Amino acid sequence: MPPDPRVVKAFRAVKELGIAEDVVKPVLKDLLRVYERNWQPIEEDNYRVLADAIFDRDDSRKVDQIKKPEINNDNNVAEDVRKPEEPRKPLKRLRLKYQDQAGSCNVDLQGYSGGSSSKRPRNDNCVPPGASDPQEHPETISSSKGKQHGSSQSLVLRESSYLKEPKPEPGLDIYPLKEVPSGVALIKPKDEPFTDDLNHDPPGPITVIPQDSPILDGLAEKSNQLQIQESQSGNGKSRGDGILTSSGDRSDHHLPRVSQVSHGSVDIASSSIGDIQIAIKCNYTGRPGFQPPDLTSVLKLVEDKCRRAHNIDSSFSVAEMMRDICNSYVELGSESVSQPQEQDSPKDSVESQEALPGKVNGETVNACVSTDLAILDVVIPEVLMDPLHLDVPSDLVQSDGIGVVSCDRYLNRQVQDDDVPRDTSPLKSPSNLVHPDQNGLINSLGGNENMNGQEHNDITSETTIGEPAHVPAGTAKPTIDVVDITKGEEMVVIALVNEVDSTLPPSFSYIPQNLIFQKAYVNVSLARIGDADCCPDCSGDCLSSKIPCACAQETGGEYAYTSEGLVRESILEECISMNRDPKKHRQFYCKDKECPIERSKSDDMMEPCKGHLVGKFIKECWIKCGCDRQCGNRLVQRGITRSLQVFMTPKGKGWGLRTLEDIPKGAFVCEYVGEILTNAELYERNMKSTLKHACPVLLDADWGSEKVLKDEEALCLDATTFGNVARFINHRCFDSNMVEIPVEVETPDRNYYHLAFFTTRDVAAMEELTWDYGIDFDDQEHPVKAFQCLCGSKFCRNIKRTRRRRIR
Ligand SMILES: C[S@@+](CC[C@H](N)C(=O)[O-])C[C@H]1O[C@@H](n2cnc3c(N)ncnc32)[C@H](O)[C@@H]1O
Repeated sequence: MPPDPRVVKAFRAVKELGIAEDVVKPVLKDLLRVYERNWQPIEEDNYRVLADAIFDRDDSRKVDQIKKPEINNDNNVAEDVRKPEEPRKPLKRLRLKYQDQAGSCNVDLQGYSGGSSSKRPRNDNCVPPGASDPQEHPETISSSKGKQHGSSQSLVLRESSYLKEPKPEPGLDIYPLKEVPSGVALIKPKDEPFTDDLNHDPPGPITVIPQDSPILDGLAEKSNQLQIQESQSGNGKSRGDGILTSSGDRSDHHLPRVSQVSHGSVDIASSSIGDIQIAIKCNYTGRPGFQPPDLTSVLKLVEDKCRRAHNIDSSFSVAEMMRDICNSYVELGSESVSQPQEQDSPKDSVESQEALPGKVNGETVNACVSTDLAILDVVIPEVLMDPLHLDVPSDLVQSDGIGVVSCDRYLNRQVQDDDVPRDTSPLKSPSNLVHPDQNGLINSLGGNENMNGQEHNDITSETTIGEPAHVPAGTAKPTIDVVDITKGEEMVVIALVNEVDSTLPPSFSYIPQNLIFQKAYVNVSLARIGDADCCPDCSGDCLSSKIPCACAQETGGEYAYTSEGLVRESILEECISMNRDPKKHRQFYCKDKECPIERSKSDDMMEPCKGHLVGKFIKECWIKCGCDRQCGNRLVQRGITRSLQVFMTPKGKGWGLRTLEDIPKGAFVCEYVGEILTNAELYERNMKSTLKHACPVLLDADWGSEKVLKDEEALCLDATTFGNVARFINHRCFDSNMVEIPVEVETPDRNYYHLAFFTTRDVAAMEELTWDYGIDFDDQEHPVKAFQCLCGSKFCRNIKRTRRRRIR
């Protein structure tokens, strides 16, 4: 008899995954039995069910192998441990549908081995005469605030440019974002080969993929799943304690899937016996300090965030929500039982359930529903993954997690005063959704806005917007609400709301860590970090050791952070003082014609350098250190943990960032993330574009210590096109509630560092977060035209200037 073509096809499909026929055969047989010879569920999704079942069998085999020594009591135990049965090569899981895109990412590192040297010939043509016209130039913020020196300013006003997307050239160091897996490194160092001598996690805030990295070997397949299952285990006891159990138990609970839906990072599947699996894909790529937290805390955090972000009633609980899913499942399932079943449907019939050992009937399912949510199972990740992110319902969510809040059931619509954000009613029409474009940019419908609040487009008159229930009749304001502008790139969800006008969100690509653009040279290599610069002999949490480790040398032999995760008072005060009274602090003066800031104003009529503050650095432990990921001296590299929100400010400053929780003084809020460019590149970019680059930040905090940097070496950050939430932080003169501190993480070369924002005082929930850009509004030669300051501070430098002018 010729072989059944369906069997042949099934064999062929899984063979591509390297699975041998003899492995497939018994599993396929089992499946056909379970599905009563119905091929459809087996063939669906490119034989996903089949592959899953094979993997599960493989998993349980491995568990058995691991358990073997425990049950073997004879004298050969030691021998058995030493020589375990050669385990079958772990099988790769099939990609989920939504992983295909990432998985197809074609990253070719071959072209990246060449390198540009840190020494590049100076291109004097890059700052042509005429570039000094302050009217046309955006300000450049000096991260070490050289601004307030004398009557001078550190702002560079230049004609701005806006490259929609950096154009890769041969040998360039940047990948278009859409081709790059989230949070994974874009850059290969140019001069030195990557030396992952410790085979640690991918480096932090700037990441590097070595050519032979397993990350490139089927990224999507290696995505890890954190699975939360509704319990129906024999003892009926739930595991509300959030204890993570090993993946070894998993196979007991895995059953062929009957139906499956995917909502972005959430994958829900049901089995033929009424088991529901909810898999939440947590991508924490690029978080070197990541350690799986306990799930009780995760659920609590989610609840807190949902309550705050969406004004959800305090009784909201994730467990309840899960139970609701389960109840609804049973409810719908029960309804369908009373209706005629489709002939070929693989739905659970009571008969088939009873026929299988361990299956439950309708009654048992109900009993299962009434048990508490149990967290049964977490698959320990292989590759670093990102934040736990519960998406909103699929009909209101875009493929990359941007959508409109629609958890009305949980909304507590209360009247609130003007300063407090209102609840976020859903937009009525799906056409009102804010659509991310194919590049992952958050593009508003027909609208576009840059960081400076320019080119805001209004929602068309056809747009119907739900009126928030709490707004008294006649005073309704439009509400625009993007669920998570980070698109799951951060550990926290950061919503964007506009309750002021109909301005749509700006167009930019969210990145959680800096990207290196073209020629900017950042030499990230573990080999460069010597033992003297790190603490290889440490273990656990450096902060708990009596003798401060080498990483604390930078801050005078004292750790920069306290055990509460705050910047030490003395360091904070010094940084605040440097900001507020720079004259009291050490400054570095570039030689004539060598100050990149002055040179970028004009090549001909160059002013003497106005000075650069010599920054106070914090040095964090890193992957070459012996301490663990949760070490207290690794704060900035762990990313944003605070509950934040982007909002439209009511008084003309455009979008701003505020906190949704009380934040104590000295707490890390976020890093200023953007593209790392050389000054020359920024200049070129500005020349080419008609749009304005808002506040590129010059990384000049260490200019004093070494040689003077040329334009082609001096680095800056531009968050206009690629950036994180910090691009929304508005300026406040003098008494801003955040201060920026340079933080060294992965490179000892302080030409590049992380610019981290810490609170200067206790900040209450709902306060806008601000920092002092260092703008000298009083500079008469190059008056800042970027904006008329509306900071409202009694120390506002812009107000003074206006008054003086009026007097004259
Ligand atoms: C880094 S962006 C901040 C986010 C910006 N508000 C937006 O809507 O995208 C800097 C720009 O915000 C505006 N801005 C920031 N601080 C301001 C202030 N104190 N007063 C007026 N405008 C301000 C200016 O247009 C400035 O160029």
